[in-house]
Amino acid sequence: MSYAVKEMFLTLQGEGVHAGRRAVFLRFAGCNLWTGREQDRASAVCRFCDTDFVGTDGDGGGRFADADGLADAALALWGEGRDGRYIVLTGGEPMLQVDDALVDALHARGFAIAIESNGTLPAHPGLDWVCISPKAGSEVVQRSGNELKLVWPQPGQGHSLADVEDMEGWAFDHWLVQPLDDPKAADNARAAVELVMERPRWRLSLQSHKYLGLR
Ligand SMILES: C[S@@+](CC[C@H](N)C(=O)[O-])C[C@H]1O[C@@H](n2cnc3c(N)ncnc32)[C@H](O)[C@@H]1O
Ligand SMILES: Nc1nc2[nH]cc(C(=O)O)c2c(=O)[nH]1
Ligand code: SF4
Ligand SMILES: [Mg+2]
Repeated sequence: MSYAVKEMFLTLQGEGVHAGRRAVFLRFAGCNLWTGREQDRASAVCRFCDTDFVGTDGDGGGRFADADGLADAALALWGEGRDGRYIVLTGGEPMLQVDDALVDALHARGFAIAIESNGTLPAHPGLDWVCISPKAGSEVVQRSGNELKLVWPQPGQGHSLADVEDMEGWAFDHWLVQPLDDPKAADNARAAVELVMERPRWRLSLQSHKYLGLR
């Protein structure tokens, strides 16, 4: 299969349990919960996305004809040294494109593979770290994994506290609340802190790359 990649770059993982870890980010083009066009945002299932995932025109992006070519490009970004090789598959929605060939090609090059997914498609079983971020109004089929990362608050038709309680029945190792980044970011951060104070299994995840001026 060929792969449509918006961009690929080397940075630190900004979010979640692995925040601060050196990582190649592979951002796939396309998502099943929003077209990525501003004129469609208000009618999309997921309306708060902070990411441009349309097309293949970003740094390190393109159409990759096969998994080996894509994995070679990822390794070139990582550079020399086998220690700590780590790649985050994101998007857009990566599970629209991740397949056996890509997982095998990345593992063959020594990468541990993480994914950031909305959970509406089953996660590939060969992944080393599965982060699921549920979106109100979508059906989450992937209810197990390493970390559940809930963007909070989700106003309007977003998740309620009853939805949070439902999620607490799912099978994750780590439970993270990430403040919604929008014009009310300061209020959202307070609401996220409040949720953690009320429900101690949850921990705060900050999008540290945004504070650090990283991608
Ligand atoms: C851009 S998404 C791509 C991966 C996948 N489609 C997903 O939603 O998990 C990467 C992460 O950013 C989070 N995110 C997107 N927009 C956000 C925002 N405005 N504020 C906080 N987190 C956001 C998502 O919930 C997800 O955890
Ligand atoms: N530095 C950095 N960390 C991230 N963690 C998850 C991200 C994403 O967009 O999936 C992201 C991102 O875009 N940049
Ligand atoms: S599901 Fe993920 S990539 Fe898709 S629109 Fe929502 S946050 Fe963005
Ligand atoms: Mg991001």
